Formats: sequence, structure tokens, C-alpha cells
Amino acid sequence: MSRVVHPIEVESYRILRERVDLSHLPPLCRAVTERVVHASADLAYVDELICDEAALESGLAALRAGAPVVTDVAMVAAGITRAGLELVCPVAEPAAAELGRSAGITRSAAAVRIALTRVGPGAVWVVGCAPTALVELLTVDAAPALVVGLPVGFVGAAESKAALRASGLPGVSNVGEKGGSAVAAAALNALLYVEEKS
Ligand SMILES: C/C1=C2N=C(/C=C3N=C(/C(C)=C4\N[C@@](C)([C@@H]5N=C1[C@](C)(CCC(=O)O)[C@H]5CC(=O)O)[C@@](C)(CC(=O)O)[C@@H]4CCC(=O)O)[C@@](C)(CC(=O)O)[C@@H]\3CCC(=O)O)C(C)(C)[C@@H]/2CCC(=O)O
Repeated sequence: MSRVVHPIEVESYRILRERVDLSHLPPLCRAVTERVVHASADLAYVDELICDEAALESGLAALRAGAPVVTDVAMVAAGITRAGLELVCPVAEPAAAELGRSAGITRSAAAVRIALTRVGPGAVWVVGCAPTALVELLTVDAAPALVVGLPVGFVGAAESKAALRASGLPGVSNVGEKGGSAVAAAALNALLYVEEKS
């Protein structure tokens, strides 16, 4: 079923495209960059976002095949708009707090370990808040189809995204401390909307 686009969103894209022309980008890079800018009203993402068309194609293929989507926090999961998607977000479960305590790690990092027991290779991982979740994901053997790595904050966010880029995993990230749940959800939604069009 095709998505009904609200007139405010149509107007937002009109304004965005008046301010910046991203038609030179490959289609998925353009879709993700435009949606992140649309969701944040922050044109700096045009230069700061690091998209890779092949990585996004890998994520899109996984979503089309029904791959689960793992998110670091509930806010990211709440921002992902397609019903019927298998969403995995264990951070609020007592087991994440218990593992965090016993292992001396954050609940967010513990949730990555727990999620790994529920999803196999080829999942799509979306990190929009917790840098330690992204760092943990890079230390385990998750074999993700795509990592949307857009955590936010002054402590470790920029470094965790640099580590994602250095890892060679298929990913989308940005340079710097900015990011956040809304931005990460928007990047994933861009792929879901491409998927819905086809
Ligand atoms: C250091 C942490 C940061 N969190 C930020 C911003 C927001 N966090 C929200 C919420 C509701 C949650 N944050 C936790 C993930 C919590 N946040 C942390 C941790 C202390 C460590 C994470 C890390 O450094 O990697 C983390 C606790 C943990 O042990 O993992 C959360 C689990 C806290 C909790 O409830 O115990 C919780 C998520 C709960 C859930 O999904 O069920 C905010 C909504 C809080 C708010 O603003 O009211 C907000 C969301 C921002 C967003 O766009 O996602 C910081 C300040 C960005 C910071 C990130 C690290 C840094 O570099 O500073």
C-alpha cells in the first residue's frame, strides 16, 4: 500500500529542494540525506552525513526480505513508521539492566548482546542515542546488513561513528556529535519509503 504523504511534508521537501539540490546523489543516498535534513531542518547534514549506496542497497534488500530491525532505544523504535516490521529493542527489559550491572557495561551495550541472541546475521541495526551500543555492536560478530549509526552526544558519539566507518561494515553515519533518535529513525524510514514505492 502506498504511503499518503501529508501536505506539510510535501511543502517541507519543496523548501528543502529549493535550498539544496541533491539530485546528483545516487538514489538511496539522496533519499536518506533528504529525509534526515527534512526531519532535523539541519542542512549541515548534507556535508556531514556519510552515505554509501552499496551499504544502503544491502539494507534495503534485507528489509525487502523481512529482516528484523534492532534499535538501541525505544525512541528510535517509536520513530520507525512501518507496521509489521519485526522490531527488537531489549534496552528496557530487566535482563538488560541485570547484564549491565553484572558485566559493568551500560544497559545499551547489554541490550546489543541480548538482541544478538534473538536476531541472526543480516539484521538491520539502528543506533540513534547510545554510543556504547554502537561500540558494542562493532565488537561482536553481528554480520549486519546495514548499521544506521547516528548516536548523539558529547561523550563518545563522534568516536563511535568514526569506528563504524573504520570497521568496513555497511553503514550510514555522520561526522561529529550530532545525531539522535529522530535522525536515525528518519534514515531508516527513508529506505522503508523507497521500498514501499517499488
Ligand atoms: C549517556 C547517555 C545519553 N543519553 C542521552 C540522551 C537521551 N537518552 C534518553 C533516554 C530515555 C535513554 N538514554 C539511555 C540510553 C541512557 N543514556 C545514556 C546512557 C547513560 C549511556 C549510553 C551510552 O553512553 O552509550 C544510557 C543508560 C545505559 O545504561 O545504557 C536510557 C537506557 C536510560 C535509561 O532509561 O536507563 C534511555 C533509553 C530507554 C529506552 O529506550 O527504553 C533521552 C530520551 C533522555 C531525555 O532527553 O529525556 C535522550 C534521547 C536522545 C535521542 O535523540 O535519542 C545523551 C545525553 C545524548 C547521552 C549520549 C552519550 C553522550 O555522548 O553524551
